[in-house]
Amino acid sequence: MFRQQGGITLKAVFIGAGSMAEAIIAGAITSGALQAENTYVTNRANNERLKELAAQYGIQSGYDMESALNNADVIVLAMKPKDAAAGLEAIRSYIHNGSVIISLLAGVGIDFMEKAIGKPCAIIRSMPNTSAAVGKSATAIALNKHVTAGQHKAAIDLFTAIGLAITVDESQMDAVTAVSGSGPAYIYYVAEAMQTSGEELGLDHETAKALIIQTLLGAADMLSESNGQAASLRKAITSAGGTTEAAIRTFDEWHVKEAIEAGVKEAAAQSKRLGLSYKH
Ligand SMILES: NC(=O)C1=CN([C@@H]2O[C@H](COP(=O)(O)OP(=O)(O)OC[C@H]3O[C@@H](n4cnc5c(N)ncnc54)[C@H](OP(=O)(O)O)[C@@H]3O)[C@@H](O)[C@H]2O)C=CC1
Ligand SMILES: O=C(O)[C@@H]1CCC=N1
Repeated sequence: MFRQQGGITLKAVFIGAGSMAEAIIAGAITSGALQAENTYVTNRANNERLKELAAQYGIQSGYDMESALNNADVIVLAMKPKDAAAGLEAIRSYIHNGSVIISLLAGVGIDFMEKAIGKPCAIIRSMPNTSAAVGKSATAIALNKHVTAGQHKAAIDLFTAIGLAITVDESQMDAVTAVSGSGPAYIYYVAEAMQTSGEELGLDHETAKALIIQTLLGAADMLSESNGQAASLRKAITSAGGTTEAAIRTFDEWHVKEAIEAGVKEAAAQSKRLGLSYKH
């Protein structure tokens, strides 16, 4: 029986103790989505890392899979996709009627996981991003048909603890991976180019960096407050005959917008190709 929140505690086990697992553990313990005494973490061999997480968050850690996984409500797969088969094999005998697997594995389809478990089982596939480390992930989740309303809510609570959580159909996961999974890297790419040009124009490194960080933060807040009106926000900065117009005209001459659109679509195509390697 799946134990709901509201005074009753979920037992959650993280299989994998890397940066993504830590971001979710940190957010979920702080928000109360998970309780430290009922949260377990394990990994393949790095016991020092487990001790570090146990000390930092007050959670349970170790290699006794029996006591960790027995009666677990939520099992989070947080290893790299190449280790998916080993991770699924390690948990399969502990899956019971009330448990839900929440996978963070990029590109690993629900179908692959269902076949590896080999019996009806609730599975939620997610795509968070690295901004989870600062509580600002944009996460999409997709559910299989066995996920109950309570398990769906528990997953939304878990991912809301590290940012925004949206439910999509699994067929949209390649698009999500291309837009928000890889998305932070696109913004860093723009930041790198602004940093280089700022320095070439004579700003010192620290001054350029501080101005760029604040510019990105401010633009993100403006976008959020205007409900995503990027085009009109841009128009409001672009005076006729002014500096922004000169920059945008140059970007257009270099087909920057088309290049970004092509890059995002290629990321989705690569996500699809990678997913094919996780077919049974
Ligand atoms: N980084 C990103 O932008 C995003 C990442 N993700 C996904 O998040 C997942 C985790 O990524 P990340 O935190 O960066 O990974 P890390 O490489 O930092 O951590 C992987 C962890 O998995 C453990 N592990 C490997 N195999 C097993 C196993 N068979 N049983 C138990 N534990 C195992 C490793 O243990 P040990 O150290 O002992 O080997 C390690 O603790 C990945 O699947 C990735 O696709 C999703 C969205 C975005
Ligand atoms: O680059 C990648 O393949 C992964 C998926 C999303 C972010 N990083």
